[in-house]
Amino acid sequence: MASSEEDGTVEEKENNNKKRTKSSLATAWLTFYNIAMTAGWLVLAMTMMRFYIQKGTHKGLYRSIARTLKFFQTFALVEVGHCAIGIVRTSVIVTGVQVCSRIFMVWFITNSIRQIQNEESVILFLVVWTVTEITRYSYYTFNLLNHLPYFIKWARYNFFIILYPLGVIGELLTIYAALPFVRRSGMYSLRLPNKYNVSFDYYYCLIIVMLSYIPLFPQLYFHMLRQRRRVLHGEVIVEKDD
Ligand SMILES: CCCCCCCCCCCCC/C=C/C(=O)SCCNC(=O)CCNC(=O)[C@H](O)C(C)(C)COP(=O)(O)OP(=O)(O)OC[C@H]1O[C@@H](n2cnc3c(N)ncnc32)[C@H](O)[C@@H]1OP(=O)(O)O
Repeated sequence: MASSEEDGTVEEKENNNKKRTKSSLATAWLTFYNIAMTAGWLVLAMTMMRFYIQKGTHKGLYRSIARTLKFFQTFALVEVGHCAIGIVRTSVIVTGVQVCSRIFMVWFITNSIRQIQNEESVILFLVVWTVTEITRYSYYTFNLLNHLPYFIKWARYNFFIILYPLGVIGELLTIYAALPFVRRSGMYSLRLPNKYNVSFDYYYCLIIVMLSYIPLFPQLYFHMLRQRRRVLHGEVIVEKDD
């Protein structure tokens, strides 16, 4: 009896040690990740400002930041992994939709269609994303370091009220601007007859993507409003599991 109690205690201690190691490893990784992402988006902000001050136009701005943007936005895919392995308390689905829609915008729209890179709508979503990400990653960093200034917390859970809809407007206008080029070029499309006997029309795919904002965006927005009530007003919110 005594020995099994001792075994239990040893096992519990081992489990606690494992959890502590895992959580301090996770905290170290998240701190590194968030600092790197804050720095990346700060570099993007500074490059955009310098470009605009020097050239006095937004034309060519996308090309000047394309590489850095592609790198940091694509790297954000690891956030879906963070949720999946449970080191952050966030839904895989919510994070997945957010990250994938951004990657889609970067790689399959803006990067693929040169003719739309100078559209004002591209600058709109780039500026909105940049402000959002600098605020979001610095919030996570300071939070992990237990030194969170109130104005960063406030900014994280208030800026999105305006920035989220603005970002969506920028993205939708950009996809809309891309439609004629996609239709004319037939890019990423597969016409019949072909050896696989399948057809795919990227033009209609983009229309479906635009329509999918109607059910998906409100869910992301209301998720953030719930987070805001929880963090700023201390409300206890019961979220549904994935
Ligand atoms: C294949 C094609 C698909 C196309 C589909 C198209 C449809 C698209 C529809 C909608 C598209 C929207 C497009 C939007 C674009 C924009 O971004 S516009 C700019 C404005 N945007 C925003 O303000 C949104 C910002 N986005 C987010 O904040 C996230 O992506 C989120 C997933 C919505 C955030 O949710 P969540 O993580 O749940 O909120 P938090 O409160 O921040 O975090 C919860 C807890 O998790 C901890 N945490 C999360 N990440 C980290 C981290 N990296 N490091 C450390 N900790 C982290 C956080 O601290 C919280 O912890 P607790 O406080 O302990 O709970």
